[in-house]
Amino acid sequence: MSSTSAILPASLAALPAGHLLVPLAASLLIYSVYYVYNIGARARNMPPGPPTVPIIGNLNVFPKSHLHMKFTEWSKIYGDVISLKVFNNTVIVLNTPTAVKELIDKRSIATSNRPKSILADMITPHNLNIGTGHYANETWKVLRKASTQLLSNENIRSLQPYQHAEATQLMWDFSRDPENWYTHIQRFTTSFALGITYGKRAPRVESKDVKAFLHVQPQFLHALEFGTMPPVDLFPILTYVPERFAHWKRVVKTVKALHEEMYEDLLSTVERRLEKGQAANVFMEDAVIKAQEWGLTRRELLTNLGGVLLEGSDTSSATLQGVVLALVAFPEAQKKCREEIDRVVGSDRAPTHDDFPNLPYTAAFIEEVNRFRPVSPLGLPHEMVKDEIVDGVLYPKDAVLFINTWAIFHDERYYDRPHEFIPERFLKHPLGIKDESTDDPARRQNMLFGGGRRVCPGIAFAKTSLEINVPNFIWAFEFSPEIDAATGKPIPPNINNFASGITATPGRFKCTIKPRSQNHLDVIERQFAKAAEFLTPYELELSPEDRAYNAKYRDSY
Ligand code: HEM
Repeated sequence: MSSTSAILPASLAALPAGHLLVPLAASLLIYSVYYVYNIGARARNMPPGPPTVPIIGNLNVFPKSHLHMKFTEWSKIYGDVISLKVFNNTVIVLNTPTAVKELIDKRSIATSNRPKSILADMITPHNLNIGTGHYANETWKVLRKASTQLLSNENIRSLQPYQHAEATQLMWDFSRDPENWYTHIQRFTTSFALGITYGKRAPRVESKDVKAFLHVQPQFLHALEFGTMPPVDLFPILTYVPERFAHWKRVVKTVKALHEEMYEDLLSTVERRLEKGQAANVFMEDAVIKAQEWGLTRRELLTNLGGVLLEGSDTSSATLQGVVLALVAFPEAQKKCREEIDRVVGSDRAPTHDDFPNLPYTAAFIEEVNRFRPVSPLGLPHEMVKDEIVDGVLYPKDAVLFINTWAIFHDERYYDRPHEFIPERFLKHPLGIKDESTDDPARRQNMLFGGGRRVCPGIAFAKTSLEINVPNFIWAFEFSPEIDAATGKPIPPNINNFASGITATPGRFKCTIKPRSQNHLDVIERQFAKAAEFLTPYELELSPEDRAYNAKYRDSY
């Protein structure tokens, strides 16, 4: 007997072999066609979405940029939660607070992973980037715990004198060199993050570390942006293409090298400082000293811990750039903030963080900036680690989940004229929703910062930065559109010019930033001279150029 007939029933085994092959081949063919036909198909009990095409699913309609906008459009057609297929991969978009609560907050054990990203892993391997790292991985846990500690409310409160001092320099930078306002904001957020993390602040945009960060970070984000690189996660076979034929591999290699060099250099500075017994009492010094206790047993854990905190500060600068855009685009709102600030603060001193509770309109203005143009319109993607059924709907294992903050903040059902800039909505209701509406009961503060176990650890950092800087900006300066030299007319800024990608950064634009009076300027200069007291502890390793700059502009006052 042949080996095949040994495993077949006797009636079938009695047939000649050819008779068996025909039905077998036919079933195989039918199964293969069925299997291939079902690649890209949405299971019946999954959230609805645009119709799929066999094999490619929704790839033919998948947006190439500004994904949040297309997802929002689809949510109006298909419902609060939508799903998309790309081959056998599933993308699920959560477009309401209730959907976020059900999946991200309540089922956080199932939804706290990040999707695997081959490119991110090539740049920061071994789960060393907290933002892209896999959930419950030991490395991620160590990094998350350490960064949560640094960024705790208490810690950020204790760092406020330094944050104020950096914010004072930002006002001074605006007054001296208003054309480069966009870059001065980047200096501010990067310098503050460098200061608290490494004790290595940067007085100038040209300071080595700011320059290095502003060189590396955009390349890093660009490499991770959807559509800018070949889709290696969809087709991992692409990773086998030799480097000489794969330009993207060379780009990734360069970004990785720059990344490592920059963070290694920063860490070495801290180590040298400790060896010399010159501690500046900053976070990475603690991390080096307590490396064993904190579980930072490998050097690359220490290197990447600092990196993560710096990378987070990028969103803070995008938000402040968005504030300037809103001030220029909405002069009425600017005027109302100013009247309030002048009433509370007067003109003989600049606002402090203690004034903020007395500035409700300015607080509403900040809330509206965050609602109108959220800096992270899709947050960071989550990934399902197991199947979940919610109200009979399947959220399958391995599906990628997006929190569509843009859709949540522009939902006509809950917001009055959501596409208009109306800070007053936050005076009428703390969450800015319509008076008469029955709100989504799951709406909460801080929807902008994600949820579940991956919620942004930098909330206090980000909020304090806005609460200090926005009153400062408005107290000190008049923000207005650039004037067209030919017509003499103002050129309104484009309120839709935001980068597509993980962070919706406003594009650079020109505007006029004018100190309100000589009195305001004098206050800024005096305050900047006094700020030296809080800035110098973070200036142990300044370059000769940076020292000369401080001596000329700050310390000689
Ligand atoms: C306006 C400013 C900011 C916004 C809107 C923002 C928003 C977000 C969002 C939406 C996430 C993903 C949350 C999720 O997966 O559900 C996130 C993650 C993260 N943010 Fe922020 N963020 C801001 C500022 C900051 C700052 C200043 C830092 C640090 C200095 C920071 C550090 C991080 C880190 C480390 C993660 C990754 C957490 C993880 O995956 O476990 N963020 N942020």
